[in-house]
Amino acid sequence: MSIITIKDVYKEYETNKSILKGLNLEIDQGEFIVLVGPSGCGKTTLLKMINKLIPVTSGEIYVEGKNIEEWNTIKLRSSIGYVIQQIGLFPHMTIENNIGYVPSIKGMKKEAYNTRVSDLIHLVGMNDTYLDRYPSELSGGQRQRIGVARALASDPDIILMDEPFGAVDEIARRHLQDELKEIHKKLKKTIVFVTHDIEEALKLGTKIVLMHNGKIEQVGTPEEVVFKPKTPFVKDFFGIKGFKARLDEEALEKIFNQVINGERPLSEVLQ
Ligand SMILES: Nc1ncnc2c1ncn2[C@@H]1O[C@H](COP(=O)(O)OP(=O)(O)OP(=O)(O)O)[C@@H](O)[C@H]1O
Repeated sequence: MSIITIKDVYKEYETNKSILKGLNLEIDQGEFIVLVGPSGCGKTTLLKMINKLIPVTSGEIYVEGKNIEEWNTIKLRSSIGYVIQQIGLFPHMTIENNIGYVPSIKGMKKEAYNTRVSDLIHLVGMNDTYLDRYPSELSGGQRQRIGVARALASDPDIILMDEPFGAVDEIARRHLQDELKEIHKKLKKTIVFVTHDIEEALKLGTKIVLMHNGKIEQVGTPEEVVFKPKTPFVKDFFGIKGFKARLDEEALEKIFNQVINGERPLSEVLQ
Protein backbone atom coordinates (compact mmCIF):
# COMPACT_ATOMS: atom_id res chain seq x y z
CA MET A 1 0.00 0.00 0.00
CA SER A 2 1.19 3.45 -0.85
CA ILE A 3 2.10 5.51 2.23
CA ILE A 4 3.28 8.60 0.31
CA THR A 5 1.87 9.68 -3.04
CA ILE A 6 3.37 12.52 -5.07
CA LYS A 7 0.90 13.60 -7.73
CA ASP A 8 1.82 15.94 -10.55
CA VAL A 9 3.95 18.14 -8.29
CA TYR A 10 5.49 21.33 -9.66
CA LYS A 11 7.83 23.70 -7.84
CA GLU A 12 8.90 27.20 -8.76
CA TYR A 13 10.85 29.41 -6.39
CA GLU A 14 10.38 33.14 -6.88
CA THR A 15 13.92 33.52 -8.15
CA ASN A 16 14.24 30.06 -9.58
CA LYS A 17 11.65 28.73 -11.97
CA SER A 18 10.86 25.18 -12.98
CA ILE A 19 12.67 23.24 -10.28
CA LEU A 20 10.21 20.34 -10.29
CA LYS A 21 8.19 19.79 -13.44
CA GLY A 22 5.34 17.39 -12.77
CA LEU A 23 6.65 14.68 -10.46
CA ASN A 24 4.66 11.52 -9.85
CA LEU A 25 5.78 8.91 -7.36
CA GLU A 26 4.16 6.22 -5.23
CA ILE A 27 6.06 5.12 -2.13
CA ASP A 28 4.98 1.88 -0.52
CA GLN A 29 4.91 1.17 3.19
CA GLY A 30 8.26 -0.22 4.41
CA GLU A 31 10.20 0.86 1.33
CA PHE A 32 13.69 2.40 1.59
CA ILE A 33 13.57 5.02 -1.15
CA VAL A 34 16.76 6.80 -2.13
CA LEU A 35 16.52 10.05 -4.10
CA VAL A 36 19.61 10.69 -6.22
CA GLY A 37 20.49 13.09 -9.00
CA PRO A 38 22.85 15.91 -9.95
CA SER A 39 23.35 18.79 -7.55
CA GLY A 40 20.45 21.22 -7.68
CA CYS A 41 17.96 18.80 -9.26
CA GLY A 42 15.48 19.29 -6.41
CA LYS A 43 16.01 16.31 -4.07
CA THR A 44 15.94 18.37 -0.88
CA THR A 45 13.05 20.42 -2.18
CA LEU A 46 10.99 17.28 -2.76
CA LEU A 47 11.90 15.86 0.65
CA LYS A 48 10.94 19.04 2.47
CA MET A 49 7.62 19.18 0.68
CA ILE A 50 6.61 15.88 2.27
CA ASN A 51 6.70 17.35 5.78
CA LYS A 52 5.44 20.76 4.64
CA LEU A 53 8.70 22.63 5.23
CA ILE A 54 8.39 23.86 1.62
CA PRO A 55 5.02 24.41 -0.08
CA VAL A 56 4.24 22.90 -3.49
CA THR A 57 3.51 25.34 -6.33
CA SER A 58 0.92 22.93 -7.73
CA GLY A 59 0.04 19.28 -7.44
CA GLU A 60 -0.73 17.14 -4.43
CA ILE A 61 1.07 15.09 -1.85
CA TYR A 62 -0.71 12.43 0.18
CA VAL A 63 0.66 10.97 3.40
CA GLU A 64 -1.10 7.86 4.70
CA GLY A 65 -3.88 8.51 2.23
CA LYS A 66 -4.58 12.08 3.34
CA ASN A 67 -3.65 15.20 1.38
CA ILE A 68 -0.96 17.05 3.39
CA GLU A 69 -3.04 20.24 3.08
CA GLU A 70 -5.63 18.52 5.27
CA TRP A 71 -3.06 17.38 7.83
CA ASN A 72 -2.44 19.46 10.91
CA THR A 73 1.18 20.51 10.34
CA ILE A 74 2.39 19.65 13.86
CA LYS A 75 0.69 16.26 13.73
CA LEU A 76 2.10 15.56 10.29
CA ARG A 77 5.63 16.42 11.42
CA SER A 78 5.37 14.29 14.53
CA SER A 79 4.43 11.28 12.42
CA ILE A 80 7.45 11.89 10.21
CA GLY A 81 11.01 11.65 11.57
CA TYR A 82 13.51 14.04 10.01
CA VAL A 83 17.29 13.65 9.99
CA ILE A 84 19.64 16.12 8.33
CA GLN A 85 23.40 16.47 7.96
CA GLN A 86 23.95 19.19 10.56
CA ILE A 87 21.83 17.30 12.96
CA GLY A 88 20.93 20.21 15.21
CA LEU A 89 21.01 18.42 18.55
CA PHE A 90 20.16 20.79 21.39
CA PRO A 91 23.68 21.68 22.63
CA HIS A 92 22.65 22.55 26.20
CA MET A 93 20.75 19.29 26.69
CA THR A 94 22.20 15.90 27.60
CA ILE A 95 22.00 13.04 25.10
CA GLU A 96 19.18 11.55 27.17
CA ASN A 97 17.14 14.74 26.94
CA ASN A 98 17.87 15.10 23.25
CA ILE A 99 16.61 11.59 22.48
CA GLY A 100 13.71 11.85 24.90
CA TYR A 101 12.61 15.35 23.92
CA VAL A 102 9.47 14.37 22.00
CA PRO A 103 8.38 11.50 24.32
CA SER A 104 8.73 13.85 27.32
CA ILE A 105 6.67 16.68 25.78
CA LYS A 106 4.09 14.06 24.87
CA GLY A 107 3.94 13.23 28.59
CA MET A 108 5.34 9.71 28.49
CA LYS A 109 5.53 8.16 31.98
CA LYS A 110 8.99 8.01 33.61
CA GLU A 111 9.44 4.24 33.42
CA ALA A 112 8.34 3.92 29.79
CA TYR A 113 10.47 6.97 28.97
CA ASN A 114 13.61 5.44 30.51
CA THR A 115 13.06 2.18 28.65
CA ARG A 116 12.43 3.97 25.37
CA VAL A 117 15.56 6.14 25.61
CA SER A 118 17.70 3.15 26.57
CA ASP A 119 16.24 0.99 23.75
CA LEU A 120 16.90 3.73 21.22
CA ILE A 121 20.51 4.35 22.19
CA HIS A 122 21.20 0.60 21.93
CA LEU A 123 19.39 0.44 18.60
CA VAL A 124 21.85 2.93 17.12
CA GLY A 125 24.84 0.96 18.40
CA MET A 126 25.67 2.97 21.56
CA ASN A 127 24.89 2.42 25.23
CA ASP A 128 23.55 4.08 28.40
CA THR A 129 26.96 5.44 29.43
CA TYR A 130 26.53 8.17 26.81
CA LEU A 131 23.21 9.42 28.16
CA ASP A 132 24.68 11.95 30.61
CA ARG A 133 27.02 13.50 28.07
CA TYR A 134 26.43 16.61 25.99
CA PRO A 135 26.51 16.66 22.17
CA SER A 136 29.91 18.43 22.16
CA GLU A 137 31.36 15.40 23.99
CA LEU A 138 30.54 13.02 21.12
CA SER A 139 32.19 12.35 17.76
CA GLY A 140 30.49 13.42 14.53
CA GLY A 141 29.40 9.84 13.80
CA GLN A 142 28.00 9.41 17.32
CA ARG A 143 26.05 12.66 16.99
CA GLN A 144 24.51 11.38 13.77
CA ARG A 145 23.50 8.19 15.59
CA ILE A 146 21.80 10.28 18.26
CA GLY A 147 20.05 12.20 15.48
CA VAL A 148 18.68 8.92 14.14
CA ALA A 149 17.63 7.82 17.65
CA ARG A 150 15.87 11.14 18.19
CA ALA A 151 14.03 10.84 14.88
CA LEU A 152 12.81 7.38 15.92
CA ALA A 153 11.75 8.48 19.41
CA SER A 154 8.16 9.32 18.55
CA ASP A 155 7.86 6.03 16.63
CA PRO A 156 7.06 7.68 13.29
CA ASP A 157 5.88 5.60 10.33
CA ILE A 158 8.02 7.61 7.94
CA ILE A 159 11.57 8.94 8.24
CA LEU A 160 13.01 11.57 5.91
CA MET A 161 16.81 11.74 5.77
CA ASP A 162 18.73 14.43 3.91
CA GLU A 163 22.39 13.50 3.38
CA PRO A 164 22.49 12.35 7.01
CA PHE A 165 25.98 10.86 6.82
CA GLY A 166 27.51 13.49 4.55
CA ALA A 167 29.74 15.04 7.20
CA VAL A 168 31.36 11.94 8.71
CA ASP A 169 34.48 10.07 7.62
CA GLU A 170 34.34 7.06 5.32
CA ILE A 171 34.62 4.37 8.03
CA ALA A 172 32.03 5.91 10.34
CA ARG A 173 29.83 6.41 7.31
CA ARG A 174 29.96 2.70 6.42
CA HIS A 175 29.08 1.72 9.99
CA LEU A 176 26.18 4.15 10.03
CA GLN A 177 24.92 2.77 6.72
CA ASP A 178 25.10 -0.82 8.00
CA GLU A 179 23.26 0.12 11.17
CA LEU A 180 20.58 2.03 9.33
CA LYS A 181 20.05 -0.96 7.04
CA GLU A 182 19.60 -3.18 10.10
CA ILE A 183 17.23 -0.69 11.74
CA HIS A 184 15.17 -0.58 8.56
CA LYS A 185 14.98 -4.38 8.45
CA LYS A 186 14.01 -4.55 12.11
CA LEU A 187 11.50 -1.70 12.34
CA LYS A 188 10.16 -1.74 8.76
CA LYS A 189 9.72 2.03 8.68
CA THR A 190 9.32 3.81 5.38
CA ILE A 191 12.52 5.77 4.72
CA VAL A 192 13.05 8.48 2.11
CA PHE A 193 16.77 9.22 1.91
CA VAL A 194 18.61 11.86 -0.11
CA THR A 195 22.23 11.34 -1.13
CA HIS A 196 24.58 12.29 -3.92
CA ASP A 197 26.71 9.19 -3.25
CA ILE A 198 26.00 6.45 -5.78
CA GLU A 199 27.47 3.65 -3.67
CA GLU A 200 25.46 4.73 -0.64
CA ALA A 201 22.29 4.85 -2.74
CA LEU A 202 22.79 1.38 -4.19
CA LYS A 203 23.74 -0.10 -0.82
CA LEU A 204 20.75 1.24 1.09
CA GLY A 205 17.85 1.64 -1.30
CA THR A 206 15.18 -0.94 -1.95
CA LYS A 207 14.16 1.52 -4.67
CA ILE A 208 16.21 4.23 -6.32
CA VAL A 209 14.62 7.38 -7.74
CA LEU A 210 16.91 9.22 -10.15
CA MET A 211 15.92 12.85 -10.69
CA HIS A 212 17.13 15.07 -13.51
CA ASN A 213 15.97 18.38 -14.98
CA GLY A 214 12.92 18.57 -12.71
CA LYS A 215 11.68 15.12 -13.65
CA ILE A 216 12.12 11.52 -12.58
CA GLU A 217 14.34 9.65 -15.06
CA GLN A 218 13.80 6.21 -13.58
CA VAL A 219 12.43 4.47 -10.51
CA GLY A 220 13.75 0.98 -9.92
CA THR A 221 15.63 -1.46 -7.75
CA PRO A 222 19.42 -1.00 -7.60
CA GLU A 223 19.77 -3.82 -10.14
CA GLU A 224 17.28 -2.23 -12.52
CA VAL A 225 18.84 1.23 -12.55
CA VAL A 226 22.36 -0.15 -13.03
CA PHE A 227 21.73 -3.07 -15.37
CA LYS A 228 18.53 -1.97 -17.11
CA PRO A 229 18.87 1.80 -17.44
CA LYS A 230 15.88 3.28 -19.24
CA THR A 231 17.67 6.31 -20.67
CA PRO A 232 21.25 7.24 -21.62
CA PHE A 233 21.25 9.65 -18.66
CA VAL A 234 20.55 6.81 -16.20
CA LYS A 235 23.28 4.71 -17.79
CA ASP A 236 25.81 7.57 -17.56
CA PHE A 237 24.81 8.53 -14.04
CA PHE A 238 25.41 5.13 -12.46
CA GLY A 239 28.02 4.01 -15.00
CA ILE A 240 31.05 1.97 -13.97
CA LYS A 241 30.77 3.21 -10.38
CA GLY A 242 27.28 1.77 -10.09
CA PHE A 243 28.41 -1.43 -11.76
CA LYS A 244 31.28 -1.79 -9.30
CA ALA A 245 29.01 -1.10 -6.35
CA ARG A 246 26.70 -3.92 -7.43
CA LEU A 247 29.44 -6.45 -8.11
CA ASP A 248 29.41 -9.42 -5.86
CA GLU A 249 31.67 -8.45 -2.95
CA GLU A 250 32.77 -12.04 -2.49
CA ALA A 251 34.03 -12.19 -6.05
CA LEU A 252 36.04 -9.02 -5.51
CA GLU A 253 37.46 -10.32 -2.24
CA LYS A 254 38.50 -13.54 -3.94
CA ILE A 255 40.43 -11.65 -6.62
CA PHE A 256 41.95 -9.35 -3.97
CA ASN A 257 43.23 -12.33 -1.96
CA GLN A 258 44.59 -14.05 -5.06
CA VAL A 259 46.62 -10.96 -5.90
CA ILE A 260 47.76 -10.35 -2.31
CA ASN A 261 48.84 -14.00 -1.93
CA GLY A 262 50.73 -13.95 -5.21
CA GLU A 263 48.45 -16.58 -6.78
CA ARG A 264 47.51 -14.27 -9.61
CA PRO A 265 49.56 -11.50 -11.20
CA LEU A 266 48.19 -7.99 -10.79
CA SER A 267 48.79 -7.38 -14.52
CA GLU A 268 46.21 -10.06 -15.34
CA VAL A 269 43.54 -8.44 -13.13
CA LEU A 270 44.23 -4.98 -14.56
CA GLN A 271 44.01 -6.11 -18.19
N1 LIG B 1 14.59 29.12 -1.20
C1 LIG B 1 15.02 29.03 -2.46
N2 LIG B 1 14.85 30.05 -3.32
C2 LIG B 1 15.27 29.97 -4.61
N3 LIG B 1 15.85 28.87 -5.14
C3 LIG B 1 16.04 27.82 -4.33
C4 LIG B 1 15.62 27.82 -2.95
N4 LIG B 1 15.93 26.63 -2.40
C5 LIG B 1 16.51 25.90 -3.38
N5 LIG B 1 16.57 26.62 -4.53
C6 LIG B 1 17.11 26.15 -5.83
O1 LIG B 1 16.34 25.04 -6.25
C7 LIG B 1 17.17 24.06 -6.87
C8 LIG B 1 16.98 22.73 -6.16
O2 LIG B 1 17.55 22.81 -4.86
P1 LIG B 1 17.62 21.54 -3.90
O3 LIG B 1 18.32 21.94 -2.67
O4 LIG B 1 16.26 20.96 -3.79
O5 LIG B 1 18.52 20.56 -4.80
P2 LIG B 1 19.29 19.23 -4.43
O6 LIG B 1 19.03 18.27 -5.54
O7 LIG B 1 18.94 18.78 -3.06
O8 LIG B 1 20.80 19.74 -4.50
P3 LIG B 1 22.16 19.24 -3.74
O9 LIG B 1 22.41 17.84 -4.18
O10 LIG B 1 23.18 20.19 -4.28
O11 LIG B 1 21.92 19.39 -2.28
C9 LIG B 1 18.59 24.62 -6.84
O12 LIG B 1 18.86 25.20 -8.06
C10 LIG B 1 18.54 25.65 -5.73
O13 LIG B 1 19.46 26.67 -5.98
